[in-house]
Amino acid sequence: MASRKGQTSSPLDTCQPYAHERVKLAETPLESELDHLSESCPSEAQYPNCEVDIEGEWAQEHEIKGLPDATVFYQHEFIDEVTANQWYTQLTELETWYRPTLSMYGKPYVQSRSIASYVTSPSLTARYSGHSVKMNHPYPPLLEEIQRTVSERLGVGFDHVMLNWYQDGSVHIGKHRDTKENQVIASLSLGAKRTFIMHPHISKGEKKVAGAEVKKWVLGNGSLLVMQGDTQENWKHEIPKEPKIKEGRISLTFRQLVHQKR
Ligand SMILES: O=C(O)CCC(=O)C(=O)O
Ligand SMILES: [Fe+2]
Repeated sequence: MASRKGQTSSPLDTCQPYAHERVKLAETPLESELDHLSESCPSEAQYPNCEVDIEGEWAQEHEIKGLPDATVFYQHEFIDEVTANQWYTQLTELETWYRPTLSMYGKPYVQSRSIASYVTSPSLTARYSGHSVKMNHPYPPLLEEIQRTVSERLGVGFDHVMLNWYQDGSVHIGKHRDTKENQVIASLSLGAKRTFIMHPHISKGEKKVAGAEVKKWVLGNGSLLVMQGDTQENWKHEIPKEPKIKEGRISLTFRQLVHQKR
């Protein structure tokens, strides 16, 4: 493996699909998210920098403290507000936005969030909540530029970007974990400020990790959030409803589908 610095091996390191976890219906009715699934082991030689953890100056400066067994970074002003607003407007014009029909306890329902998804190689796929994500290839020039900007600053590569469009504060994403195969998930926020909440994830039969408390903060316009390492194993995250917010927000979640056959 290219790099899993300082981490001990866990069953998840064997490239098996991540445990498919259903969020209790009572927690987040209807809009609960299931984990994304990826399918098999990586061809690392082809995308060597996909599995490199973020470290170095940027990481040291922006690490969020107080999240035991997680590695999370946040920069409030990753890009300036003028650029963020321009990118927001341009991205709303993509023709690839759609609202997936998911399957929740065997029943179809239409997700409130629109998404658009791009991959660097046409063979890459992703699924969540019983839905095969519509992948687009190649990236349009603006997305290529944004991904390059994020990659260069962090020093890691990405092969997939999933965009989420929250048209207003009624649109949200329920408590969920993403697959650990996404070694690094970098999420750029454009538009309205929204609250981000992290919740300790306690597996059946396990005790709460000492010091692991719910943590929330506001994701600014032009901010970058990065989750890596064991974060997905030990924490859930959500963007709750905030009905007073009338403006839209787009998040670009840069990901690594490295555990797929190519
Ligand atoms: O919009 C965000 O910042 C979070 C999105 C998210 O958690 C996801 O796409 O898995
Ligand atoms: Fe997520």
